[in-house]
Amino acid sequence: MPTALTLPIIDISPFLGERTPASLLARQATAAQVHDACTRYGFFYLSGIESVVSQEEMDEALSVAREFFGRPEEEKALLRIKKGDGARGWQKIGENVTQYKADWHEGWDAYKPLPPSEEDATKLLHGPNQWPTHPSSFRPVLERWVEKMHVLGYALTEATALALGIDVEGDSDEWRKMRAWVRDPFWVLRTIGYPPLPEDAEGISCGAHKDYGYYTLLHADSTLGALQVFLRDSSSEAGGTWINADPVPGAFVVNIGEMVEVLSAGLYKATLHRVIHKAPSYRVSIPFFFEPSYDALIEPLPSALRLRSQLSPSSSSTTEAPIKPVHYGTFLASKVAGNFALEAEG
Ligand SMILES: O=C(O)CCC(=O)C(=O)O
Ligand SMILES: [Fe+2]
Repeated sequence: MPTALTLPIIDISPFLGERTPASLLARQATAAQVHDACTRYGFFYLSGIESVVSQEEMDEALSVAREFFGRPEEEKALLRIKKGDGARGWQKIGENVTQYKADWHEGWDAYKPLPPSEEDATKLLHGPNQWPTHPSSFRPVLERWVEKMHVLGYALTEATALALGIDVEGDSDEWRKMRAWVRDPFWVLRTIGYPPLPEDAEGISCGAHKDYGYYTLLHADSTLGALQVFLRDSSSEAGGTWINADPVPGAFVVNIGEMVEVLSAGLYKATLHRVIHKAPSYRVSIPFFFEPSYDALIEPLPSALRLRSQLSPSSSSTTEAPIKPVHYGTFLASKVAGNFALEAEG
């Protein structure tokens, strides 16, 4: 089947409402779409979310983030990540790096609180978040956002299980295992501010990368032509092509991270994406990363291995290296450690 040049839109509402026999059919239909989108693109638009997050709340989240980025540099600098655990807080333009090149954006990041480390007070990812006090609504609005994104994260976890053919209605071992992996889900909330990319910038607005965990739920302003997704196509010389993932009103852009790739035995692909924002506006986006529990040991699920061998018998041949279990927290810390260049002045 030819691959379309826009991402599919998937209505998640059957996983958010009442459980009836009719809604089971609807959930199965949604799960089939999730399977298709994750196999082909690793990306889709998530619609049917208005029972969880209203348009007003979406606007408000972008507006507090935009207001924060408009605050004086000295004020934002009080929250710099090097004053904390090296990851939580504000990063000025150029402090985020992707493949050794500075990204042209500023950001403010929060992570699920982890207890401070007893051996190392500055241990990466351990310690408190550095919340801005201006605007005063920043913290309550985004804390509420974090709660709401969890509801969608759990719904996506169930949809993924069903997509893999796992029995989520009964009490199957695999569904129990998947639930255990998100018993205490880790999360990352980013707010990102993108000024227009200068012609002579060395890097781009956000360099090409894959996300690390389960699902990224991206809410961005209405800027067009900024976020791009790499569509794999083995018949093309470049291995694929970049397409725009422009915002769709009332929907999020969702992509899967590397832990879903692992649990799905590589059937579902974490996909490269990047941001090139050249328009004259100041773009704001809020990606929320719904992740497995910090200590989860993620491994390919038997249903996924079975499905993979049914779909492409050659990939289960003995020549392909098996996917090893991954300790999510260790994997995350190694990735985050390479994300920042803190030598920058200021
Ligand atoms: O700002 C965006 O549209 C995407 C940002 C992103 O990919 C990320 O923070 O991982
Ligand atoms: Fe990303």
